[in-house]
Amino acid sequence: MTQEKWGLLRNKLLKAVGKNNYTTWIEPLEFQELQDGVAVFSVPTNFMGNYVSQNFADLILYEMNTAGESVERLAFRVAANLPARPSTDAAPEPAPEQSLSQQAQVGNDALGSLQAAPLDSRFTFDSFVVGKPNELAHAAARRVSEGGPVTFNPLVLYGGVGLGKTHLMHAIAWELKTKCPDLNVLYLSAEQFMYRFVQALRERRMMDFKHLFRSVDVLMVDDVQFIAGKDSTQEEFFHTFNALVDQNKQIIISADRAPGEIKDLEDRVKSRLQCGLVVDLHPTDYELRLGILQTKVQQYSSTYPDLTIADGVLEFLAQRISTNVRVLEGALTRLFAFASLVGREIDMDLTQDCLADVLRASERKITVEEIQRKVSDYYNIRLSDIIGPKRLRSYARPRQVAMYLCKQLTSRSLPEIGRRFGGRDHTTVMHGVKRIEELKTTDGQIAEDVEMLRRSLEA
Ligand SMILES: Nc1ncnc2c1ncn2[C@@H]1O[C@H](COP(=O)(O)OP(=O)(O)OP(=O)(O)O)[C@@H](O)[C@H]1O
Repeated sequence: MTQEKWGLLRNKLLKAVGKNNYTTWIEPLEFQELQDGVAVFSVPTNFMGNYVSQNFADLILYEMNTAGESVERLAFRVAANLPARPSTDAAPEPAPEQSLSQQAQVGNDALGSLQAAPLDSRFTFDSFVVGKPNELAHAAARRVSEGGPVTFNPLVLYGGVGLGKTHLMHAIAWELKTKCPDLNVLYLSAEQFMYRFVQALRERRMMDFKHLFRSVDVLMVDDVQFIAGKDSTQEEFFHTFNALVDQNKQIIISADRAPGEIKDLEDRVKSRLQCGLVVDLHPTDYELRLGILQTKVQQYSSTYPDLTIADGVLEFLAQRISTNVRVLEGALTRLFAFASLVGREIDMDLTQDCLADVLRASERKITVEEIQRKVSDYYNIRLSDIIGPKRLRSYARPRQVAMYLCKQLTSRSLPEIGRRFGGRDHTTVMHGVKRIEELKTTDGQIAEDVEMLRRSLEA
């Protein structure tokens, strides 16, 4: 493929993804070569390569193949000399929304490289589908996005992979920008916080760094678990956090688990995070997944106006793909791209053909042995103690948790489960399952243990 052809394709991509996404994600890509079905691009950062790969790869592949190229996959190489942001002399102009990151560079020209991460224009409250599993997180995010007096500080959103934490954080930032354009909102990932801290140390510009982070009105740090175990970064984060809270500035944090559960996160950081409102995004249920699919289909209808989707397909996908929303979205994107390539309606046959690998992966069965192993690791006891005869409470409770999870997550009958727990009777299993069901409503720790284990088994 020639550079010229890539230039033409970029125009198509501009139409498909919109100006903001184009300027932020597509324009900085430099096409290098197409060899053996792999199209190679240079990107300024790994982050950008990963982002494009997760969010736009299907679309780029589709456009390339439609243009007559034979491309199976994309590869991204980091080129050190590329600008992290698109150059200004290439059309189109950055959309005004992108200036949110510039607002974050509060009066510190010398720290031009310390920008906020770009926000995804698709991640708004309008496009966020609310259901039982995420209604509390959504309500809290809405409240913070009103920009009124700070009522809970920090707001911590936590939950498993791909459940919408980043989406909600971006939505808050967009909303604040509209409602309170004078606020300095700084959104970045914990990884970026660390790199900026290291950069400031290296360049002996800690004062600049401190000034930058202490003069924002709203600090949003995504995936805070990343700084766990990184002592100096945690320390700086701790001081930044305190300085902002003292000034009554809003802090919003996301993490992949409850702050108390983040291994190697200092206790003082954990306790600061627990001071505000900590809300959980629960794994999606069928209704929420279906709602998300329906919303996405509506969004796609402008890009693919001629495509139709047969009855039952969305219900089938919502039923079958329960891992995370990112996988669900990816499946739908792929379906649309594929259907448009072959010019067919999206029906069950096409869905099964096109998504065979995703559907196979989602069929992964959780085994009794896997549960026993996870539970023994979690409670730090030996596998043989879970299965064996000892009746000590420190073994009996984890054993009951394991039995409960076997009942919930596998299709094994009670007698079968009993057999795999050292030949116990099915009534023992039934008692264990009932006991955990009761404790889940009265003992917060057990409820959390079960939830954590379930998540890690389903991940
Ligand atoms: N309730 C929802 N409504 C609409 N889209 C959603 C919802 N939840 C998640 N998504 C979509 O799923 C994708 C993954 O969401 P997001 O990146 O926010 O997940 P995350 O929780 O931050 O995951 P990670 O832990 O991997 O960072 C995004 O494209 C997001 O728009």
